[in-house]
Amino acid sequence: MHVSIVGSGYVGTTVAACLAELGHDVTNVDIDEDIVAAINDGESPIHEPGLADLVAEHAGDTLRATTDYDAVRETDVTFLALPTPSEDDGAIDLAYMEAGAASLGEALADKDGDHLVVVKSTVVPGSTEEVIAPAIEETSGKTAGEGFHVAMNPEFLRMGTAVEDFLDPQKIVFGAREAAAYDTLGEVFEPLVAESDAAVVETGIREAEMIKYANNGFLASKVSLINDIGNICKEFDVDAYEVADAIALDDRIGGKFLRSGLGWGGSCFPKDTNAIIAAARDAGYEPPVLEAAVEVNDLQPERLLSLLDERTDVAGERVAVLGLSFKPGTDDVRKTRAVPVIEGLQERGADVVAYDPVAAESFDDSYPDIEIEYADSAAEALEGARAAVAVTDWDEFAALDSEFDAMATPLVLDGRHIVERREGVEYVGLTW
Ligand SMILES: NC(=O)c1ccc[n+]([C@@H]2O[C@H](COP(=O)([O-])OP(=O)(O)OC[C@H]3O[C@@H](n4cnc5c(N)ncnc54)[C@H](O)[C@@H]3O)[C@@H](O)[C@H]2O)c1
Ligand SMILES: O=c1ccn([C@@H]2O[C@H](COP(=O)(O)OP(=O)(O)O[C@H]3O[C@H](CO)[C@@H](O)[C@H](O)[C@H]3O)[C@@H](O)[C@H]2O)c(=O)[nH]1
Repeated sequence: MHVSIVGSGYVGTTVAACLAELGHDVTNVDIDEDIVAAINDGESPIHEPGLADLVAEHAGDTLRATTDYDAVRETDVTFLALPTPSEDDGAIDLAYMEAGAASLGEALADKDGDHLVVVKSTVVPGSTEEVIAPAIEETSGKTAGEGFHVAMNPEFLRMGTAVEDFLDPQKIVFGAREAAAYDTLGEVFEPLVAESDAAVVETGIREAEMIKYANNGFLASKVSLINDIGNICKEFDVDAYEVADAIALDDRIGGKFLRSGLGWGGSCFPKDTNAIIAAARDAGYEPPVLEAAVEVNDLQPERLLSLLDERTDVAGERVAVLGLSFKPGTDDVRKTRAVPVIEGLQERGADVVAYDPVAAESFDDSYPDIEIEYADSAAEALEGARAAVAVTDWDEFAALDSEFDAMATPLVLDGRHIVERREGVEYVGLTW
């Protein structure tokens, strides 16, 4: 099939390269000329394991990119993979979706025959039919359900394992109104369904939109619940990880997403929980559990720092921060817990020196107002430090050993259950 994908960021590039791998002919449309040039040169504009190889293999053949929306006319189906950021109050900002939909509508005005527009971005219930479809109608002069059709297909891939997650999903959700839309989506994903154990869920458009928020809201709340329980554990000198291992044996609970600590960051959980809370509020319902999930998450960095306060005063002291990315395996620093931890340390007067295997540059670019020293290795960060705070669970922090000998005082505050305890080091876990 001929598929176009509007937006070529984390999701758009991954989906495009994977659909090309599955045998489709794919065109990426993005307003960023550098991204378009990179793809056409066979290079991935983002760092994701396995993605560079796929782009290199298919670019110039069944994968191409352009800034020209007219290219969508040559395709049967268009996925919208545009950003859906937050407004100041946490509500979803649909401006990118509306702009993309308007440009798409202009291009579709001159298309004969049917076209399916699939919303891939995470949008609150009602957005596809009440905001995006009307924006396409306005510039195309066509009517949704006649000149073009809309559908919703949420994406569940994780950063750092995006290609693997896309090519081996547990479920694929098709939200649509007409049989023809399910059929077209079925055709796009047919090679994937044939090769994987994925369940296909055929549902309505608003249900598909909500399934994405339910998925992320559930997972974020699961982490906040284990953090809440973990905070209680700490008060009673109980190891939350031993407790988690035991409750995980109940398959109604399951063992995943039970790692307590500094909580969740990244480009999705914070944005999506706040967006669905704001949408619910707007509709007249205050969701207490999701609100509490955010509240617990916001508390964790300060709880870690209060454990530090109980042991030492860091004013004027060098403190090592281990890890800057929001999770291991990525240089993404959006909503990373490193920010509140570093700000809290600086409020206490500490001189922060940070080390991350890959994210130092992106942290420095993303947070120009945060002035810290960057070290080239964990050993360099630890040298002469009064305390160390582990923020990201990078594997290499588990291997640290004699590096702690160079600290001024060997005190380690672990926010991720990653540093190994060793003799001679005072070790403090956040929930264990
Ligand atoms: N990143 C993830 O792990 C992930 C996973 C699942 C779902 N999502 C959702 O997918 C959506 C996209 O997220 P992302 O992380 O890929 O975003 P991103 O910021 O990485 O990429 C968005 C791309 O859209 C382009 N763009 C902006 N305006 C445009 C326009 N008018 N026309 C064409 N291109 C335009 C930008 O140049 C950029 O390349 C969001 O709704 C997000 O919540 C993200
Ligand atoms: O037991 C756990 C598991 C995760 N986290 C934290 O939770 C955050 C999110 O982790 P993860 O879900 O692995 O990363 P994302 O790439 O943000 O992926 C989430 O967000 C994406 C965008 O919506 C969805 O597509 C994915 O399904 C969903 O897992 C990170 O800060 C983790 O450190 C914990 O603290 N404890």
